[in-house]
Amino acid sequence: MPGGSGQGRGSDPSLVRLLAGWLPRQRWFGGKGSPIEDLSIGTATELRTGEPGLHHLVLDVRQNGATEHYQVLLGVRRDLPERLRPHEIGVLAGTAGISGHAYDAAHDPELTRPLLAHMAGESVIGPLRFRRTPGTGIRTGLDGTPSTAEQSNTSLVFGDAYMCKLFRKLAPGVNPDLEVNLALTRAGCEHVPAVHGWIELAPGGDGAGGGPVTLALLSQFLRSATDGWQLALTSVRDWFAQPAPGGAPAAPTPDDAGAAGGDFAAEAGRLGAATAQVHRDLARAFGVTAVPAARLRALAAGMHEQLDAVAADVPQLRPHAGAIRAVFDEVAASGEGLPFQRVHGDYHLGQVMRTDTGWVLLDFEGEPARTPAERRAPAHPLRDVAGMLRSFEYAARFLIASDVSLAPDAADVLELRARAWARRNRDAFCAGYAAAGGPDPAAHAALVRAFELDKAVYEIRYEARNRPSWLPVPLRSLEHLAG
Ligand SMILES: Nc1ncnc2c1ncn2[C@@H]1O[C@H](COP(=O)(O)OP(=O)(O)O)[C@@H](O)[C@H]1O
Ligand SMILES: O=P(O)(O)O[C@H]1O[C@H](CO)[C@@H](O[C@H]2O[C@H](CO)[C@@H](O)[C@H](O)[C@H]2O)[C@H](O)[C@H]1O
Repeated sequence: MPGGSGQGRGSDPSLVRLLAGWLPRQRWFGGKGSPIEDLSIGTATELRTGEPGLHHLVLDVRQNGATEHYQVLLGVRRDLPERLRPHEIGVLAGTAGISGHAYDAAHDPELTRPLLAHMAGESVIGPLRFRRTPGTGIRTGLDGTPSTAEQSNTSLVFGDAYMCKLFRKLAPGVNPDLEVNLALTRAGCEHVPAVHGWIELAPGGDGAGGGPVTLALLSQFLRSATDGWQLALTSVRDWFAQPAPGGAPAAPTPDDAGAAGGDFAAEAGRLGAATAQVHRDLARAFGVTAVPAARLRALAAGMHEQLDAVAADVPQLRPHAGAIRAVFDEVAASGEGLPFQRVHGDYHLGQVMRTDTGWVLLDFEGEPARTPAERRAPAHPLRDVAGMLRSFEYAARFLIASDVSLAPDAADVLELRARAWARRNRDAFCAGYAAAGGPDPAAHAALVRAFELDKAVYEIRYEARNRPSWLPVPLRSLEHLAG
């Protein structure tokens, strides 16, 4: 994506230096753990002159010999109000025409408002194209404020109408989140938020040929919805707070977990059904291919490769590596022609929201650490099922792992409760999925287990790099998953 359509900021060494210091501290920066070898400004587009000024930047960041691209909205003000101080990048002395306090403009409603107006008016500014979904209107004049949700990008909430996701790490071509959401919106799928518009970098504007690069996605804001992670945690809290049933055996059963007030199983079943319906619509929109045995061997080889890499970095994974490898080998040997199709790719409870009418699936971008080709590649739909099963395991154990004051024997008692909760909700999800026409997870147990372990390995690296205090969550569940 490098090259410059920019307007003269690319050579500003002080801006580059400030950005190189600021970038690694951002939650959404994907290259944590490796030093930045080089940073330059690929494109710079002035979106607003005057006070405050707004510049759209695409940064070319080289790490480990490879270049990645990140999007930054750069605000510039002579005086920085207190509320914007936490988002300051640094002070510029005007070497390339910018002087004042530079900051992350995603946090400044005065500078996010124009984005909506540009999409409504389908503006073209330098290499930036603002697009509106044909046949839809966009309300303007709303301020965008960053969502507080835990996420890999930055989403701006405009009133109670829209959510605009600014993709931080950019990949060539159309972003899968836009591609899939548009296809599902057009197919009339009721389990995704409607797409209202998007922003893209024109082909050639990035000097790299190919199609336009998606920069942002504007969707319907699900205002009364709650995300699946919060709902599941509420249920786990409720179950953990129940006194042990009189004369209960040491290990509570999934039915005991169901008797607690906040049982989640009915919702888990509905979520399974919604997942199967989305898989059906994805298959219709993008097609299905029966993959040859060689593709399964390649799949297993990829799982081994990730395991090797993560075990090298995280020693706590190593004792489980042998058992995990045996499960991956089973997949490699299974040799049948399985139907592969477009899937979600990074499916978990934080990617689904319960509205008043049902479950909605979000974020079809795939796993942030995968290459664009991997994210788009057809996969078996049970990979998503396994992702959600992992998420039930996460929700079940999150409270235990996050309570540092918990005595080890109390943690062991809660671990038994966590298992019962996870089992109950896993079963309900799988039953809902199969009843709605998805491939029955019980009939593909080895494949589901391999996908789950592969996801757990991915999570161990993800947590080690991004949220080290969460690392015990996937490690703890691995202890019984790896067997
Ligand atoms: N259309 C929407 N309406 C309301 N909340 C949303 C919407 N899309 C996403 N969210 C919230 O934002 C969170 C992060 O969104 P997501 O698309 O997963 O971002 P990222 O890819 O950056 O992680 C979700 O978990 C959800 O809580
Ligand atoms: O939602 P993202 O696309 O940013 O996905 C990444 O971050 C997720 C965490 O925010 C991470 O999910 C892991 O933690 C969840 C709880 O926060 C849990 O429900 C998931 O099961 C677990 O994988 C996801 O793996 C990562 O790609």
